[in-house]
Order: sequence, then structure tokens, then C-alpha cells
Amino acid sequence: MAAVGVFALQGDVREHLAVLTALGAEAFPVRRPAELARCDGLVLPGGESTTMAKLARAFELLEPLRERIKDGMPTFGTCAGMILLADRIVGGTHDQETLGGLDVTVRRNAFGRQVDSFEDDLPFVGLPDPVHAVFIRAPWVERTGPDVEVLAEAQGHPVAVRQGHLMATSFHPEVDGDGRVHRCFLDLVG
Ligand SMILES: NC(=O)CC[C@H](N)C(=O)O
Repeated sequence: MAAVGVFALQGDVREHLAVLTALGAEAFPVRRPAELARCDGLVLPGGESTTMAKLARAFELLEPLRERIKDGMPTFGTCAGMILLADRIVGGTHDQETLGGLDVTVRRNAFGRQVDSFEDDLPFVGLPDPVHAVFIRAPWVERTGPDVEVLAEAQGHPVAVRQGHLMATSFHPEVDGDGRVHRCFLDLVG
């Protein structure tokens, strides 16, 4: 059984734990380096990305997370988690720290105020039927490096991507009860 941690210093941790557990993973919250060390894979949930980065630093998780991601630990970032995985951020504060690893530029709060939150059914590479995607003050991917595969788009912008062992979505696949996107991630964990 794959041991899959959910970064749990901030964000919608419980929803991810529930989906992962329903899919048969051993899912647990990660707040300390010892818990991170047990992970075969990790989910970075939605929340507030600047707060998450600051807490990760305060709890001495920032460098260990960077190391594990660089060493190839399968990692799935949703919404704020996508921002944390991005190598470059626009639309944030200029000194915002990320974990990095994913060769993309991500724009924070990209869909603008009027449509801070919306839902859409999106075709998703590798899945036969569209995914119901819930966007909450969501980022989009503005630029992708050569090794990044776009898995889904909304309003003409990439909102789900994969690069080797890393996967990220702008939307929240943990809130609509459909486990297929998490299943794609668990396939990366193996
Ligand atoms: N639902 C979310 O995770 C929102 C992300 C948030 N807007 C940020 O920039 O961190």
C-alpha cells in the first residue's frame, strides 16, 4: 500500500486524506520532517500559498520538501499546491518562496475577481470523460517548459500539468467526490 502524505500545516487537508484513503492509499498528514521521510508520495493541498511556504519554513519542512521533490518523490499540488511546486510565480508578492521543481510559470489568482470561483467540466488527458473542476481563487499556468505535459485547460489556459513525477492542478479535484485525478497521481506513486 502506498504511503501518501498530505502537507498539513495549512489548507484543505481532510478532503485529500479522504479521497486518498477511499482509493486504498495509506494517507496521513505531514507536519514534521519524520512524517515526510515516510512518504512514497505527497499532496500539497489548496489553501494560501504564501502562508504555506512561511509555515513550511517555520516547521523546518521547506528544505526537506525541496530535497525530496528534487530526489524524485511523486508530488501532486492542487491550487495553492500548484503555486508551491512552480519554479516561477507571477501575480504574487515579489519575495514569495516556492518549493519549485515544476518548470512552469504560474499566475496567482489568475481568473480574476468576478470569477474568483467557478466550476467547469474539462477534458483531461488519459481520462475518457471530462473532469468536474472546481476553481477557488485559482492560478493558471502561464508558461510551460519543454518537459511539461498539459493535461487540461480552462478558458484557454493550462490548469492541469505533469512533468515526470510531478503533477499539479489549478482546481480542486478533492472537493467533487470524483477520485479519477487522484488515481492518476497514485499511478505515478506506483
Ligand atoms: N484555493 C486555493 O488554493 C487558492 C490559492 C490562493 N489564491 C493562493 O494564491 O495561494
